[in-house]
Amino acid sequence: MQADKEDEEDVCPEEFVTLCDFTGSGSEQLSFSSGDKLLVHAKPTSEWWWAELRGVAGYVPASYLRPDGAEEEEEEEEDEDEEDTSLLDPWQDEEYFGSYGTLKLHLEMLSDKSRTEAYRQVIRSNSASLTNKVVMDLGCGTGIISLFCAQLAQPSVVYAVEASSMAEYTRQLVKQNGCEEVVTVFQGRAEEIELPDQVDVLVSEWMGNCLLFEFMVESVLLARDRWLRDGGVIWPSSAALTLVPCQADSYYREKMGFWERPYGLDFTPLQPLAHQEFFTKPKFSHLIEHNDCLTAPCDVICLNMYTLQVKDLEEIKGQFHFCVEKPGVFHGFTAWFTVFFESLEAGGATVELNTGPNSEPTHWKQTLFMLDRPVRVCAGDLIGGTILLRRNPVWRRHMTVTLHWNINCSTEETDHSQVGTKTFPMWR
Ligand SMILES: N=C(N)NCC[C@H]1O[C@@H](n2cnc3c(N)ncnc32)[C@H](O)[C@@H]1O
Repeated sequence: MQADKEDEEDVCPEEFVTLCDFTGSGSEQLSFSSGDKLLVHAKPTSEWWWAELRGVAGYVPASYLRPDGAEEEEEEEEDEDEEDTSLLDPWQDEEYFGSYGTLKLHLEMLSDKSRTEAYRQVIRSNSASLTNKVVMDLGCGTGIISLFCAQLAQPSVVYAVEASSMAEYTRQLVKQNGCEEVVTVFQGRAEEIELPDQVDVLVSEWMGNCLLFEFMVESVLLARDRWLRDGGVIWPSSAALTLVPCQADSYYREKMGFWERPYGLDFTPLQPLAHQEFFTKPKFSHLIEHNDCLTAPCDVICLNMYTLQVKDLEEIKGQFHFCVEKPGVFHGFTAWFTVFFESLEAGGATVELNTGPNSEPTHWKQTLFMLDRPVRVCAGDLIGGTILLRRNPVWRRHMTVTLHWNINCSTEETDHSQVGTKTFPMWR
């Protein structure tokens, strides 16, 4: 790792203090501990800066740093102007609930038939058992799940909890659809509102990209512990994160191959920048084709929503062992999730919502993690390794995904095994 990089646009070195630990991946990223003082030499992008620590240099995530000496200023400012604290809110609630106060995200979720019909199927197939039950719909948004409960079953009451300003409209929708006798809307964070009673059923649509992004799941666990009576039911009851090694040839050509000969010119000096800009972070809303899968997929993480604890969310690790089924190019890994809704009725069928490539597409689609370099693989090659979801200690809705993999080639032509590791910020 060089002490500085000539080709970065240099700035007058500035001293920054790190807010938390960071473990860099690959030779380009610089690891540090919370409280370290770094010297920032260049800021090539808003997310990744070129910095030096004790004579060693590398890329660091800008969101993990604050200017040295800014702490005193922040304390002074905080006293003067409360509004600024929203910038320091580790949950970014103002931005997060602000985004759910507009229709865009609700339209996207409601337009997702696979998602919304799955929840309707859960209510419909358990309607008899929901009779006279107390239901909590956590993060109800426009209230669609609560309205399904009132329309398709006879619960005694549904507490529809929504923290964003959408709650005002949710009340109107409940009245407009004649459900005000059954559904009561509570505006506020589920962790903070007071409900009149314990609940028999806690239902929520909390899943984010790669299952956990946004970490709304923490709110569900806190509500479970506070409001779900013993023996109550939580929907989804369990969740699985699935991974598969894949080809991503069109994406690779679009973002990296493009620079080979655009208009007959050699633009390859831009490829390191393209790599940094397009392959450093995961690609959300990726649509993997069935033929892109190099192996059978594998469930790498399984969550039991009855036993999962908030502290477990800090670090979740999974293992995988894949056997390549056909020759191809290993560009990266694709991830998706499935959630399961156990039946309230003994022996009743479990409803599942699968966001993978072999199910009806959903608004989440899949998440693509591109390797630094594509690897040609043959049938019979083994790809084993681990995935680690590490929650951001500062920005509580964010995490990093670290993949370690080992390729054992089945044929003699290529060198025996290749080992790789890469950490992806999502998004901090
Ligand atoms: N990824 C998702 N499924 N997001 C759905 C999030 C919906 O739940 C709402 N929401 C998220 N967290 C909470 C919470 N702790 N309390 C109440 N509503 C919440 C949010 O405003 C939006 O309407």
